[in-house]
Amino acid sequence: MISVEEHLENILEQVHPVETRTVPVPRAHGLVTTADARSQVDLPRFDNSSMDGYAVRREDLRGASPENPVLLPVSGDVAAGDPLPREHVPGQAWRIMTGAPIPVGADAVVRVEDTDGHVREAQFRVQPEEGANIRRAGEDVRAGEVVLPAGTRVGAPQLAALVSAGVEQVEVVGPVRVVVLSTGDELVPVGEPVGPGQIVDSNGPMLEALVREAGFFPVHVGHLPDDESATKKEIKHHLDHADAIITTGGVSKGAYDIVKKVLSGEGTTEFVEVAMQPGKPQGFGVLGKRKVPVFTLPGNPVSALVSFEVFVRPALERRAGRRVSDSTTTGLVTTGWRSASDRRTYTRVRISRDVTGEYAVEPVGGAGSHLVAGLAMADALAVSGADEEEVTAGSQVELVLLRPRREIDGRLSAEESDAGTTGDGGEA
Ligand SMILES: Nc1nc2c(c(=O)[nH]1)N[C@H]1C(S)=C(S)[C@@H](COP(=O)(O)OP(=O)(O)OC[C@H]3O[C@@H](n4cnc5c(N)ncnc54)[C@H](O)[C@@H]3O)O[C@H]1N2
Ligand code: MOO
Repeated sequence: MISVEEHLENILEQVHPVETRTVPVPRAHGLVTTADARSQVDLPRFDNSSMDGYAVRREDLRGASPENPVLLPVSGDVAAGDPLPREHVPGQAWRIMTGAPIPVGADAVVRVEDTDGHVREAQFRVQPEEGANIRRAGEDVRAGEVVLPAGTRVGAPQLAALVSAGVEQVEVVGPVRVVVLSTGDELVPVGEPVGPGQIVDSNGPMLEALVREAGFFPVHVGHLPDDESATKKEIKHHLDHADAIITTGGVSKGAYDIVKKVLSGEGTTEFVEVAMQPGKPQGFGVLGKRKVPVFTLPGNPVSALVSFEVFVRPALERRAGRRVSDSTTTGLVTTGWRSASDRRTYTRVRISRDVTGEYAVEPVGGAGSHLVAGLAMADALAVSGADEEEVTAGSQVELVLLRPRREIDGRLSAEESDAGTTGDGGEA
């Protein structure tokens, strides 16, 4: 058996980012840039007002105060979107809206709250500072400056910055297109009748969801019978277009473990036993001209999920040009469990809060790697070392979260407030 680290290292050494391409900015969402993007314009594009009010010349309002307001005639209105800047007339004011261009010659904006708000002649109760309530052209970014450095993953704020800066196309690491193939004669696709001895293919939809949630692109989710030539043909076909292939099933010691048979000796493929529970039988290699990473995961649903988290997710992150993160969190064990000696164990746990507000965990859903219904109860996988035979109550464990933290925290807060309500009313 090899360690989890050895297998992961072997995978990551062979996985490289997919080719770069230039795409229209909206299509870059979720992808990592490979070149600095420079602003095409000054941002803001022109001096404009940050408040609804009046554009004035500061010196025209010398001495203005609530006790001694100054009256100025209003030249007219300037709205956001007005194409041409107006000319400021000395001794007058323009009524101006947020985002509207500052009239040439005006040097401050007085908020409408500091005036009587009239449209022909307005009373001003303050003398503004020079430049008050004016957003200056280029104060955000100047034309030609880098608005987004190479190596940034494009999320919602970055999209807003790029489109505002007049950037139309960006160079990115391409989308990572993933093919998911379930194998096994016993499997029936979702929605079809399930005969005797058959089961529904749950790994397909599960892995498709994992791939999508992680920001990669499932391009084909299919099923293969236990047939050598069909399996060979299908994998060969996907090597032409996929950026990664994930198979499940057919990799242990069974007489019909076809994946192992078909891929042994292909590319760099190796089948190994990894010192982990679940997920012991693993295969990986890069295949074909395009050196496509192929992950052959064990078929048991929990084994497939754990294998995705431990090996596939970091490899796909590298493929997408992202930094590989091993960010985990910890929890306090409230109910202990036995763990596999000699193998790193990933135990499904449910999270609650201990009195200090930290995460507290207890095992949930059973330990067998076939327990797919119980898997749905788990918030996280608790990781215990190969040298630990028992995880004791009161100890801290490392957690791999299976749901976004906000979702877990939201549930915990709701449970706490429900408990509070029940507690108050309970004895009444
Ligand atoms: N003699 C041995 N037998 C087994 C060993 C071993 O070391 N010696 N290892 C066991 C372990 S651990 C695992 S994990 C499994 C892995 O087996 P395979 O990857 O070959 O997977 P299959 O045999 O095809 O399936 C295992 C199990 O999972 C169910 N399955 C498969 N695919 C799906 C799917 N897409 N959706 C839902 N369920 C699926 C399948 O019906 C089997 O019950 O091998 C052990 N055996
Ligand atoms: O190692 Mo297997 O993946 O336990 O069920």
